[in-house]
Amino acid sequence: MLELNAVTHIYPNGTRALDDVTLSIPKGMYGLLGPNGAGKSTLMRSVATLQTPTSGTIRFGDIDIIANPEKLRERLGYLPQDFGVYPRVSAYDMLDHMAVLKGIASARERKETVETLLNQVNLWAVRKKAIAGFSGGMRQRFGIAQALIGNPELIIVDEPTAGLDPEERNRFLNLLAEIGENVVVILSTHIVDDVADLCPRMAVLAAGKIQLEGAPLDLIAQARGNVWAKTIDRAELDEYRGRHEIISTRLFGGRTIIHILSDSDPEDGFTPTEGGLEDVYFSTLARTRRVAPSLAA
Ligand SMILES: Nc1ncnc2c1ncn2[C@@H]1O[C@H](COP(=O)(O)OP(=O)(O)OP(=O)(O)O)[C@@H](O)[C@H]1O
Repeated sequence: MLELNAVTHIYPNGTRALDDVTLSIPKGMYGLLGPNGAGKSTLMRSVATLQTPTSGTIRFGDIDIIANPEKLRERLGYLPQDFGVYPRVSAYDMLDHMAVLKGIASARERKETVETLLNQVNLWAVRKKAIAGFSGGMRQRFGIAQALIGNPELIIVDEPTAGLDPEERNRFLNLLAEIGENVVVILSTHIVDDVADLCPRMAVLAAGKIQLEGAPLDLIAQARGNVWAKTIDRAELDEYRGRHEIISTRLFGGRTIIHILSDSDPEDGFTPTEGGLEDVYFSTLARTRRVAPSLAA
């Protein structure tokens, strides 16, 4: 269990990127969903001990990770948002090198680790190729392989599917799903479907605060009865925006389907609809925007 208590982070320029974040994250896949600038990377870097929050505590099991960051690092696997360097060395050699850095001194043990991981992420066939020549999806799979070195108990992946084509995204999400239920995996993303497909629990972070927390299915059930849909022409969109708070728009067969949130029948030709996680997410953001218009873009 990872526990954050009243975590606040204020950057030197005064930006309050995290504002009193309290969260308990159990074993299994956990989705942290939020728009750009919400504070997700700040939260991920704080948990990964790359920066120290201005105030608050973070514990992983019995480790106080702010007091003892090195203890957490032994158990952590981290795939940052921008993995950065894509060297001209082969995937095999790079993984071997990273295994050395992670403290696997025995050559035999390293060989076994590297070979297992390259197979697991389906990069065995290209193990001798330079990472610099890999596609985006291959780089992300390499990123997961390096994060899994040393059997971490806490795995953080920050916006891993951004920029991947649908096939690569699928492959990557399947890989994450296989990692297991006995570790804590935090998936930070702005893509609702990533969370809907994978995570039994989730939180929405916006404007530095946790706006919503729970199981996606429960959150969807809570919105039931409040989501209304109507198919309109694109040209009518502005008119509808003036009358209703639209939480999502979707194109279907050249027309536009709009969803709005309302406790009772909005009486404008809308029909009740089964809301999805996207409706839950966008209505949460709409609420946040009303309170902090500049922050929840
Ligand atoms: N080093 C920094 N100095 C000042 N402000 C920062 C710094 N890093 C991030 N911020 C600001 O803190 C807020 C949260 O940023 P953060 O990168 O954590 O958000 P995010 O949810 O990960 O978004 P993105 O997906 O765009 O990275 C933003 O307003 C950002 O501009």
